[in-house]
Amino acid sequence: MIHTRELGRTFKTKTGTVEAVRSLDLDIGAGELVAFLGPNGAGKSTTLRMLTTLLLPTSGSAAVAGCDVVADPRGVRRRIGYVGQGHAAGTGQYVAEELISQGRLYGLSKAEARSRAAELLADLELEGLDKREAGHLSGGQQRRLDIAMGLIHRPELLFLDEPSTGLDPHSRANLWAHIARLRERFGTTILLTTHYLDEADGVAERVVVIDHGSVIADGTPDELKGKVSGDLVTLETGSEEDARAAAAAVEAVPSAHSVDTAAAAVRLRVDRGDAVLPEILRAVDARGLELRTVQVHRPSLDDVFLTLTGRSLRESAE
Ligand SMILES: Nc1ncnc2c1ncn2[C@@H]1O[C@H](COP(=O)(O)OP(=O)(O)OP(=O)(O)O)[C@@H](O)[C@H]1O
Repeated sequence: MIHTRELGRTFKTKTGTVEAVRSLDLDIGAGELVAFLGPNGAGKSTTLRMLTTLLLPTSGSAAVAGCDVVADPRGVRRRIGYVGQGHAAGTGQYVAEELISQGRLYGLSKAEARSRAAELLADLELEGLDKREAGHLSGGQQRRLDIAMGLIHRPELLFLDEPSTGLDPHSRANLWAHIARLRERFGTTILLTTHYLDEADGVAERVVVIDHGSVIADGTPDELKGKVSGDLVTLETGSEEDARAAAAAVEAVPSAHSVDTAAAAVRLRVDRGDAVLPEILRAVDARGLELRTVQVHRPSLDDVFLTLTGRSLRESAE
């Protein structure tokens, strides 16, 4: 659905040339839901703008929904939906009218636009609001209307740029539930950007991390987390002496590494905490030691970013 080869974009500025996107190779198949992550200035928006034909590449090539972005931008536009960071809707029209006009703009007949608008209003739980002015909706409702606008012409591929920014946690969760449901119903391929790592982790099957204009990691959230030096296991014993004895017992478990103690606790890393935990507990138990608590901390996507770049995505994001 998306294939880029050595895609690049430079900008000439007064102080020199900025390489916003460099040699980007990206392949996204039909039906995938991919989160595009990276700190400010990483090149996410520039990539999205090239893929949606809003900006011409300065090098390389990109095919989107089977059409070349340079040779056939109209073909690309007909097949994609794009929901940008600003509100697409809100020109003083009623919600339903706004959707119908958008459908007409994409060449749907009046009847088609009406029935598609009704379908989307129901899908996005906006049906009671069809006679409300689009500008008078709440932030979450407005965002759902933006998404409906992006889907009016049944695109095969939907681009969502920071869809949940500015929404409260409840509206964010609600929006993601809607996106997931739409995708299930229509099989739409979705490429989204977000600053919220926990959301990318929960929603996307695949995460592409970009930094300085290039892809630095690509995989399922679990695969990416597997690149970090493993899960952190913390065992709390009753005393410092017990902690030292437990640490000695744990050292003997082949897959445990980076074992150390802090007061009455033992900390260690293992590749798969859930799989190795029984063995660790047996080793401690064999020494007659009692544990008060056991915790397994799976690395977060932010730990992945920190490991890959030495910077926290969370810190550089806002
Ligand atoms: N029109 C432009 N002129 C000059 N430089 C630009 C222009 N657009 C983007 N850039 C630069 O290109 C780089 C990539 O910007 P881009 O907006 O793609 O990043 P981003 O990952 O989307 O960031 P954000 O998370 O802040 O939206 C940045 O260094 C930015 O300053």
